[in-house]
Amino acid sequence: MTAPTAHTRATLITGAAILGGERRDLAIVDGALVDPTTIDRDSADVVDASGLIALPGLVDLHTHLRQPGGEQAETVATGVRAAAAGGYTCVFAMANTNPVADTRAVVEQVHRLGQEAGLATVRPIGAVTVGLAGERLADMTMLARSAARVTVFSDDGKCVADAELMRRALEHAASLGAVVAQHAQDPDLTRGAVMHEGPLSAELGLAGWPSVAESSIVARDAMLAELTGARLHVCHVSTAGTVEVVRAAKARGIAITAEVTPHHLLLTEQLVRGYDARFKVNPPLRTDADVQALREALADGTIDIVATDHAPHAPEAKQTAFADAAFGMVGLETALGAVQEAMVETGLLDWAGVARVMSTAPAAIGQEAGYDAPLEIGSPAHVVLVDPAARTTIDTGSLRGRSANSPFLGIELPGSVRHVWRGGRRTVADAVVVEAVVEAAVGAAVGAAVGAAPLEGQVRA
Ligand SMILES: NC(=O)N[C@@H](CC(=O)O)C(=O)O
Repeated sequence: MTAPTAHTRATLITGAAILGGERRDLAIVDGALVDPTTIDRDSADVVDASGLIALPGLVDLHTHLRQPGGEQAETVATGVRAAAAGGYTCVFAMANTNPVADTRAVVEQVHRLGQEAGLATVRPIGAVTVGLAGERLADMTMLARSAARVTVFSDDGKCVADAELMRRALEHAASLGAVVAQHAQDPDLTRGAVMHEGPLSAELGLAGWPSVAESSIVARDAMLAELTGARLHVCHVSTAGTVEVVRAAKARGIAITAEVTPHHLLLTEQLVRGYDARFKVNPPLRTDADVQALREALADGTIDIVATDHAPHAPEAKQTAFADAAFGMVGLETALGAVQEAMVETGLLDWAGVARVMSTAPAAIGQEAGYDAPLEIGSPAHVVLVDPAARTTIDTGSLRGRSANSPFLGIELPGSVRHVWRGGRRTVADAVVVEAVVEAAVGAAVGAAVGAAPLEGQVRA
């Protein structure tokens, strides 16, 4: 038995607009939010938050951390640094590592590396199929019961295309109380596809990716979720057609949730005109009409959450012909600014809505405890202070991860993450990541190589 330890020094945050609404103080003692009137101001660390908005710590249900096997692009340590800088206190790490997260050893390694890095909680996602090969189910029970406590299964990057296998995966997940997060892409409809299919793909001479390749899989999976009674989550919805399918499935009472990425809320296929591979992503950037439908769906709850699909790539994977380059964009540091631009400044969501789609709801889908009563007394102190009036031009210095394949380089986004606490521990102070391993030289070199481009395809309010 150890003797009870003394309370840690209290932190008092004064004058923040809580979730953008009323102004009141927040107090942190021993990792939890407490009643600020019980704090002795003279002995507390006081943070003046006037002009700032307090949000709960953000939760990303879809992050590629690349470790093991892709450490030249990102590691768990560099990825959680990017996460902290973006206001995230918890990230779910996708299973498409090398080796794949289909064994206890890999999910427990990723979980342990997250604990060591400390800047954000890392929750490993387990593979649905062995090696993401889409042939036989991974040992989902073992992954769920491991120390990593897997609650989300996904082959993201690959679709579980075989309907029978998807049915069994859903049944299995239901028995474990877990969710299957599907990368909805019919492989037969997208052979060789590198951008959205339409007049522009024809004009540019690039192989097109029809919208129906996504919506048809979501329709099938929704029916399978209804059959099995399982929970289905749809990764990175990118088309107006998929929004209609999700809306209809929800109206039928099917247990379906869906995510949208910040880049699909703000950017269109027009960016591909320059053949710059920074704008190559899976699913591809779509049309203006799709962007509008995605924004409306996020506002009305058809789409439940924003997830980054942070997909770091080393420069050589992107510095090649558009058709040959890797799919993916980094997104952890720019997600909140992109959502402010696409949703808040357009009047579609208020800050309480941002807290719901970027913290409370993703935590609920992934079963991460401690986010269900955001910023309320007694909750764990996961707190983000944002300056909504700031404007930041994104450059490689804005990116704290190892890779710089951001579509926003050279672009100004609103808002700035000023301070972050995770479980009461400061992870960002005055926009600087606390206790970060400094590898700025690596980030700068990568960014300079990737370069910046004007953003004609950005949808404005
Ligand atoms: N979203 C992406 O464009 N890329 C992802 C996986 C994927 O292809 O979905 C990646 O892991 O790089």
